[in-house]
Amino acid sequence: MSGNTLPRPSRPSIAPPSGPLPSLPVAKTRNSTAGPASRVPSSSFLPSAAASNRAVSSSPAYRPSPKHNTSPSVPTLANVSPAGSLPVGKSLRKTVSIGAFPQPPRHMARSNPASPLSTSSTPSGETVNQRMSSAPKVSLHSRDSSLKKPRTSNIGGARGLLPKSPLAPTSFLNGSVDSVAVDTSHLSLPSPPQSRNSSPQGSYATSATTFEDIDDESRGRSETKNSSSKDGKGNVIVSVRVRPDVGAKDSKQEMEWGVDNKRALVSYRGREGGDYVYDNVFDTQDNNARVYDAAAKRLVRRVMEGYHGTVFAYGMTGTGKTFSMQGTATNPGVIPLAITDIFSYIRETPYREFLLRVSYLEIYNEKINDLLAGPVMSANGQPGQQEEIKLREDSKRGVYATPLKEEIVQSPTQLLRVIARGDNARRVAGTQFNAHSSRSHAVVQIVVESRERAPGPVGDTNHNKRSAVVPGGVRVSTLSLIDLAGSEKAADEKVRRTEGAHINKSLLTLGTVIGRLASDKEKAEKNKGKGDTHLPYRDSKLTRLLQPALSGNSLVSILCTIQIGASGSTAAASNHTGETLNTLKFASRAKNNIVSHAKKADESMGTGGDAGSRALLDRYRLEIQELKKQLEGGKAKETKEEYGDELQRDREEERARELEDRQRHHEQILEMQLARTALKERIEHLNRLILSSKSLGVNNSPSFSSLSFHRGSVFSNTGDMRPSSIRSCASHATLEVPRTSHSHHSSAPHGLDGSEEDDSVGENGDGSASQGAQIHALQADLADRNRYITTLEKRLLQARRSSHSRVSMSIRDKLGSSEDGGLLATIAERDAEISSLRAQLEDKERMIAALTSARKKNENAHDVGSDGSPGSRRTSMYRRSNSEGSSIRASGVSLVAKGPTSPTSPKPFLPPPSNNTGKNIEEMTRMLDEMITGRVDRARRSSLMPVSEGR
Ligand SMILES: Nc1ncnc2c1ncn2[C@@H]1O[C@H](COP(=O)(O)OP(=O)(O)OP(=O)(O)O)[C@@H](O)[C@H]1O
Repeated sequence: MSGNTLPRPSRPSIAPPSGPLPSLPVAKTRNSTAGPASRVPSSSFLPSAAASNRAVSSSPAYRPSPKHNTSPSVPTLANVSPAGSLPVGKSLRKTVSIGAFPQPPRHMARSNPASPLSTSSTPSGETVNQRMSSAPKVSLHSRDSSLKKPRTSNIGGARGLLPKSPLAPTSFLNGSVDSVAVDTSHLSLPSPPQSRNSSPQGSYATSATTFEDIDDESRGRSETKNSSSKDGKGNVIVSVRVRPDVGAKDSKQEMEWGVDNKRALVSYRGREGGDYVYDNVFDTQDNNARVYDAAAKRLVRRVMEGYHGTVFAYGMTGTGKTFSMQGTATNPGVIPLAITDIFSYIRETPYREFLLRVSYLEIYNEKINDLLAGPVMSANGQPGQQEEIKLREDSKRGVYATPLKEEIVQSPTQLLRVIARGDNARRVAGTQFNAHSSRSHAVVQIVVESRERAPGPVGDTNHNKRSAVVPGGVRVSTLSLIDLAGSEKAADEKVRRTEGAHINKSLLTLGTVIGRLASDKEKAEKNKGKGDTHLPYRDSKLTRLLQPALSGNSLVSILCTIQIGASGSTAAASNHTGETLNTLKFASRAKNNIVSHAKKADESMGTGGDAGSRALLDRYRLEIQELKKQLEGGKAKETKEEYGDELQRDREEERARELEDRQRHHEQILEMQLARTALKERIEHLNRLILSSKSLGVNNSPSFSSLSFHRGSVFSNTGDMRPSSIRSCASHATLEVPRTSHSHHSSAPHGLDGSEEDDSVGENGDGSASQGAQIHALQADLADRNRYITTLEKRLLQARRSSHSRVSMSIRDKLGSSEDGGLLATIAERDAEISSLRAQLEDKERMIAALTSARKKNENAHDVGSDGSPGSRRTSMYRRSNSEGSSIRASGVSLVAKGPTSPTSPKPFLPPPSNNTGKNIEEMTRMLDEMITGRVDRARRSSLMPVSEGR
């Protein structure tokens, strides 16, 4: 079995012995197993987190009746919930809620409250002297038989157990100087006549020690030998507790011992005998509550007030160290009673706020283990190695272990549960002397942080205390509760021997350090200013950890446990006696040598002061302030952000609107482009139509048109007037047909002389028919173009309206109202143009009408002149035509006749040569075409203008 896998047998409930006690080794109900051992909480007062269920099932839960006043507010198994609810490894970052603390008895004074454990009762509810209930009957018998003094019992409680006599040793730490002494009995075993009052080494009697502010009266036993209270600085309590040993009642060894708890005296009448006086001596009938009240209660209170305090149990294996520190369900030990007291104190101190954190470590084989860290798993899921914990030292914290898990606790139950969890992890094994022996030194550290808060308004019970914290400093103090492993003789097993060697070595170092403290003091006196004398604190982890306490920074209470008498064999008896004497000597040295100058811890401000930066209350306060700032900042930011959001929303909406507008514009542009394309196509189509029309009779293309025109030119031969080209009705401009000079036909150089035209007309001999055809074609062309113009107008109007309505809407905001005027002006301009176009159209229609009537007249003249020369008819026609032409000109259309200038001359009567006529018509057509195209383009551009501007 390796040293690291010690068996941890279960530890069933240890009820106070009710029958004859067995001889040593005490038949503890704990089982020793070969595997890793753990203390089973069912036996301990401290409930195990992990095994609380087992505890409940294996032993009756401890449910104190209301009359059970030993520890009325101590949580029990019944009210300690399984630790499963507390996630391992997670610290609660909350301050202590005062309301959650157990209520102490009402009669307790705040400054020096009586212990809530001052009375005791059985679980059945009967209030009795707990000493009676826990002490073995045989002891009582022994006591009675030896002392023959009646025991006067103060049913009131443990305080009644304190001596009444002024000489009676009163624990000044308890402060119960007004205690009523009721029990004057003490165990006084006959001693040999030669026994001395002091040991050969001198007196081991200890003196009472005092805290700085303890009144003189409480230094009850300071008159005893080697009083260290003379210097007024001793803050060390040394107590000795005798474990009952039922099996040794009649042994010779027992007869050699005398235990006087009244005088706090242990006397030995054997070899090296003497009287050993301490601050407290607890006999076999004293229960844990009494031990706590006398040895630790006051210290715990002082810790709450700001002192550092250390309580440790020292003694041979199996003498009751764990029993005293942890206790049982029915007999809670120092640790649970201290926890109860801590929370009672907090509840009684409304003008301060507290924060508690707890750590739990063990020193096993000179290695420090964190008992709260839980099992460590390696990457492959196998149990891994805990990070090595080292001891460090700094000026503010002294010596401390790191990294060590600390848990913040808010209630006694929670604190007990944390400690129970640590207990389960502690190394325990069965030994020759103790079936459930602690194989390590266990250190519970409770760090108490406190800070003053402002008193609430008078009568205001609901005053919010949390908001009334005085901006003062935080005080940090530490309570260390240490259960040492017991010194022991060599064990049979190798592992036990190794453990024992480490245990003994560290205890030896402890003894050495304490032994040297006296000489250290003397040397220090002698060598003032010459530097410190060396103390071997570093020789063991235990002494290193205890260094602050041993060197005077802490209040100290040492509980030494002994067992007098031996169970059975003489060897065992002599062994026990030797060990017991060693323990007594250790206790005396500790009492004489340890000097405590413990002072109240300074209140730290922020990171300064005694507590330094480790004060969580400070850190939390700063954190709270920081969070509040952030909250307020967040609120302001939220407001800003809200405003910003609104702006952002507006901007986004605007952007969306713009995007929408753009899309709409884009659509409009597309529409317009489509419209344009459609218009272009239409124009092309119409142009094609026009070309087709030309080819049918207007143009003089060499093919059909020229032929037809030639045919048409026959009318010149018939003297018919040559019609001016009236091509296209889409022209907006004044139709002024320019005089064209023989552009197409070099074969017609005469221009207006019309010789060739005459020829051509003459050739065809069908000038009127040709003219009619031309006019007809022109009319058709004109009608076509009229339709086209109308369509264009409509389209343009439509496009302009839609463009105007859409674009003006979208760009109104952007361009401002001044643009409206521009648009309106543009629209008015377009309207004017359209009107002009209409007017021109009307002119053209009139021109066509004039041409038509001229043709008719011409035809009539031709008919009239059938008996005359056609030329005369032609002439008259021409003249009329000329006059018609004048009228047309007057009406705005400039039709310049290209015919003969002299009506008398035959030539003038001749119609213009057919070539010229075709040319003129063609030119006119082309001009009209150009004009129409130009107009259409202009109109189109102007209608599109606002869109492009809008873009
Ligand atoms: N005052 C006492 N009254 C009744 N029983 C006691 C008392 N002291 C010790 N015992 C019993 O003696 C046995 C040994 O006690 P305990 O385990 O506390 O010894 P220890 O000093 O812690 O030993 P170790 O150093 O080996 O751990 C336990 O069964 C315990 O219940």
